[in-house]
Amino acid sequence: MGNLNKEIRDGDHPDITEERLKSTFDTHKMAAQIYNSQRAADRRNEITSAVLKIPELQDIKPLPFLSREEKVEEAARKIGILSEHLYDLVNVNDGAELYHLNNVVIGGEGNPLALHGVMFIPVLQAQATDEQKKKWLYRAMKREIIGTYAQTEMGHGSNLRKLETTATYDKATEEFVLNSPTTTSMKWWPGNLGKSTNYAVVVATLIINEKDYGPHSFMVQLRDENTHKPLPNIEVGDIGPKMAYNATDNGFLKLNHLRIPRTNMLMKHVKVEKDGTYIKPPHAKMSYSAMVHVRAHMNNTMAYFLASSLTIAVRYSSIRRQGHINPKEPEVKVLEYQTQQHRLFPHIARAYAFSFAGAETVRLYEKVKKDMESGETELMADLHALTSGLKSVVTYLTMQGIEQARQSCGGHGYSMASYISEIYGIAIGGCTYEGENMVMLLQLARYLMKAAKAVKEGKKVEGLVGYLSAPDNRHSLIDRTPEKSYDTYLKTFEHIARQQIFRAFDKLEKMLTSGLPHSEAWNKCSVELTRASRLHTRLFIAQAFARRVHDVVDFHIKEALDDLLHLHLNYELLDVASYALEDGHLCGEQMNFIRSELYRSLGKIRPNAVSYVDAWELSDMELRSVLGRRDGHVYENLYKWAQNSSLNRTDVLPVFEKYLKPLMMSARKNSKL
Ligand SMILES: CC/C=C\C/C=C\C/C=C\C/C=C\CCC(=O)SCCNC(=O)CCNC(=O)[C@H](O)C(C)(C)COP(=O)(O)OP(=O)(O)OC[C@H]1O[C@@H](n2cnc3c(N)ncnc32)[C@H](O)[C@@H]1OP(=O)(O)O
Ligand SMILES: Cc1cc2nc3c(=O)[nH]c(=O)nc-3n(C[C@H](O)[C@H](O)[C@H](O)COP(=O)(O)OP(=O)(O)OC[C@H]3O[C@@H](n4cnc5c(N)ncnc54)[C@H](O)[C@@H]3O)c2cc1C
Repeated sequence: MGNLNKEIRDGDHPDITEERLKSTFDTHKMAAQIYNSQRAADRRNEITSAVLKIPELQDIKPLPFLSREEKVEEAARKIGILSEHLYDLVNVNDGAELYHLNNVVIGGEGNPLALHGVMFIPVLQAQATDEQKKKWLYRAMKREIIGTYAQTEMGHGSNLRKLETTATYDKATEEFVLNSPTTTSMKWWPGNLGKSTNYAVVVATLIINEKDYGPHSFMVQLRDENTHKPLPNIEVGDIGPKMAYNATDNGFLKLNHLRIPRTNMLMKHVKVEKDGTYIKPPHAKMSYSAMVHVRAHMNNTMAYFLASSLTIAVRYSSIRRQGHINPKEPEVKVLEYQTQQHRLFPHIARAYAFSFAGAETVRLYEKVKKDMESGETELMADLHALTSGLKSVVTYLTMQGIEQARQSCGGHGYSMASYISEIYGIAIGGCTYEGENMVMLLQLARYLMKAAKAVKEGKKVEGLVGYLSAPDNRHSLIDRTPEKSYDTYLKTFEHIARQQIFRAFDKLEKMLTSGLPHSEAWNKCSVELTRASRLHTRLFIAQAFARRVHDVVDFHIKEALDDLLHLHLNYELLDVASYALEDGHLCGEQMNFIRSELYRSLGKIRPNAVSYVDAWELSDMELRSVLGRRDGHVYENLYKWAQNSSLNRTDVLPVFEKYLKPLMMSARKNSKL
């Protein structure tokens, strides 16, 4: 049967092997839960093993030692080699396999095809007519052309209806004239726009006969397909270095009265006829589909980033010994400290929770995508609400978790050798891209306020907001019933979300009744509204976690997930408990119970801590972290890693002769005077 933890190897650091031997569950079976099937988990490992056999796909040196230009070049080099091996390595129609291949070979800092796969192809799939697909999509899939999604401008990202780039229809020539009239109208941010792509789907405000029809999508060729030089009337370039994600050339684009054929507007759902007649889409927001696509997948990306940093931190905490719990005994692994466990374990639970919530979201997304093909749009609002809330909450909590992972590694966490700071920099971009978090929480709030209104009017609401119509207990039953089901916790989360939703609703109604215009009242209630959105979303995450645990059949996996869920529910509830204390739903005694359950949970998780992170099956190649090495041999490798520093190429740097020597000489001379 072998070891339950599949990462055990001879020669590993004994402290980490000791942890793995304690595992109560099979880590590869757990991987099947995380990646949604045993087959998917197997395929990840097969892909990793195959990649390890191709020497040209290995990093030329640790990425933190590369300059920005070298990072861009290295990612492009690997993309080139990957395309030779692609069909042998993965099923190219499987997004999860492609994503994994990218993470192993290239990592999270980006590559020339990042936006091509994440948005350019999806937008063509969803919004191009069959004829347009023949012209661009199939070429894009074969990588004959490389594209991006150019929507955000220097002056506007959140408020799409105020994009300044115009696409004015010229009936006489049957062309659109694309123009960036001001500096602020320049496209600014699109990934890979700077240097890599030769096509873009440009989102511009459609104008026909001087009437503004709002944002629409247009295919624009940016560069010559052979020379890669920008085409006439196009100015394009890189926007410069960012906090992280620097292998990607996020770019700017200025269009100077560029003419494109009428048929370059993506017209699957919406049309502009030759004579300028506008035919509206079945749903006004169908053109936002590429954004919804990314938002729907972001939970899993964030879960991955969070799990990566926790794998690093937990493994390191199992070999790092410092201080004593019992002064008579040797120094302990820092993982023994309750503070360290409290700092890390709840985030492990969140990574699992985000992955499970992510799987449910992707399922809904796939359904809505299929519906949209046939013009069916009923579930679009539900999906928009769900993805808006999740995108905001999950990215924010991921940011918190990664930072805790970094701090938990002490000084070495701050070194790029941990790689956590790079993961952090990449992940927090998610708080901003694909809809700034506050803006998206307010989108969900619109949906919640509609539901609250319906309930107040005596109507029954269902689905994601069904709990607003369900009976509520005045007092939480946590610690009040002999039965120890998670239902009592979930009901308490429901109560908290419901109370806050109605609190925000009542406040808004009061202001509206007092005569305040809707937009002003909305702004004055917006902090309360975002709170309602967060609580609703955190309820969904907890429910998704509980649903998954409920469905698991394998006894040991179920038990291990059950422990994580128990930790999650107690930790999350403590985090939002003030809402339930305010109206007496929870009392002080119950708070003590929840706290003691949390501490008990930490102890229960402790023996499996390394196995919970190992179950993500993140190879050394993809983690790129000295602290997170699978074998636990951190210290000797930290020293080796530092040898890569270009500052170590010579014992004496030229700056010594140039600046430091004169400085010291002059100081010595002065002290002799
Ligand atoms: C797959 C891999 C995943 C991750 C990859 C990992 C790493 C990637 C690294 C890099 C980044 C990758 C991608 C980033 C790319 C980008 O950032 S692209 C740019 C993204 N930009 C935005 O997200 C802009 C945010 N703004 C908006 O989306 C809109 O402006 C808005 C929704 C905030 C508002 O739109 P409006 O048209 O003004 O609408 P409104 O008046 O506010 O609302 C009117 C009604 O419409 C409903 N609605 C809005 N959007 C949708 C939608 N998508 N679907 C359904 N319904 C929608 C809204 O709810 C309103 O309904 P009411 O009933 O309340 O009236
Ligand atoms: C790494 C990265 C990659 C990106 N990739 C792409 C890409 O490929 N293609 C692309 O088109 N774009 C891309 N973007 C741009 C990104 O989508 C936008 O930056 C994002 O949507 C936020 O818009 P903004 O910059 O206009 O923020 P702003 O709206 O200016 O936000 C500034 C502040 O104003 C607040 N605010 C704004 N509006 C409201 C409101 N209505 N109510 C309350 N508060 C509000 C926000 O909450 C925030 O605090 C990328 C950005 C990043 C960081």
